[in-house]
Amino acid sequence: MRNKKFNKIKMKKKQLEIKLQKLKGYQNPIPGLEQYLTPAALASAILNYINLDEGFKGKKVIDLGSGTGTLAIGAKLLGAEKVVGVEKDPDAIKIARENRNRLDLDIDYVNLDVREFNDESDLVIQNPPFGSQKKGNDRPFIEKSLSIAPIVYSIHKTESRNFIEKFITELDAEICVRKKTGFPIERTFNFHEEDVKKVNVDFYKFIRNQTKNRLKNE
Ligand SMILES: C[S@@+](CC[C@H](N)C(=O)[O-])C[C@H]1O[C@@H](n2cnc3c(N)ncnc32)[C@H](O)[C@@H]1O
Repeated sequence: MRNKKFNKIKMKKKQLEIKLQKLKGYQNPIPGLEQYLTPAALASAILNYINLDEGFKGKKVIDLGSGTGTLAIGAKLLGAEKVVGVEKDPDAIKIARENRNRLDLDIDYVNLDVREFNDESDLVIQNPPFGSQKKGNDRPFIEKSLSIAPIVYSIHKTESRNFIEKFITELDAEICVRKKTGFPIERTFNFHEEDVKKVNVDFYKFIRNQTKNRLKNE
């Protein structure tokens, strides 16, 4: 029985990965915005984790820094009720909308800096810039996500751990899940020296302290 359930989850994960793999990526990625795709296998693993954890069904989900749309599309395919992607680069927005239209999904992609976006949601999912090009590029994402949602799933470079721990405490939130994983970055920019470089990253679940206390008292 347990094996059957496990095989079903594995199959769903693989099917999602195949769909995400077919999406169109950046045409002219901008180094300053750290435009690299979340690889389909990793995106599918993360999205399936979230689906088994908080679940997407009936939720309003925001993808901050949605790029060409991968995480937002995955959330919608897994049953989120409303999905909004927020992205600063108009070219990436155009590709995300093409990807969405090809799959006939109802997702809003809005062309804004995350700092200017203010809609509340149930969940934020994000793969923000790691701050490799400009230190602190990930800060507005963390700040914004926790101001618009009680629960945030986010990916950050493992070497930023100290900063993340300190910053999350300052924002009156808590890290309730941290999983170390590898993030394969394909050669995207001319300063990349390898075809694929594996970067150590942490996948996090952040929760606002107010939310945690409310859940405790329920
Ligand atoms: C690492 S990529 C991730 C893209 C996509 N979410 C994915 O998982 O494939 C980060 C994205 O954030 C966008 N971005 C960077 N800074 C931003 C900002 N201040 N406001 C909105 N989008 C931003 C970049 O243009 C890029 O598309």
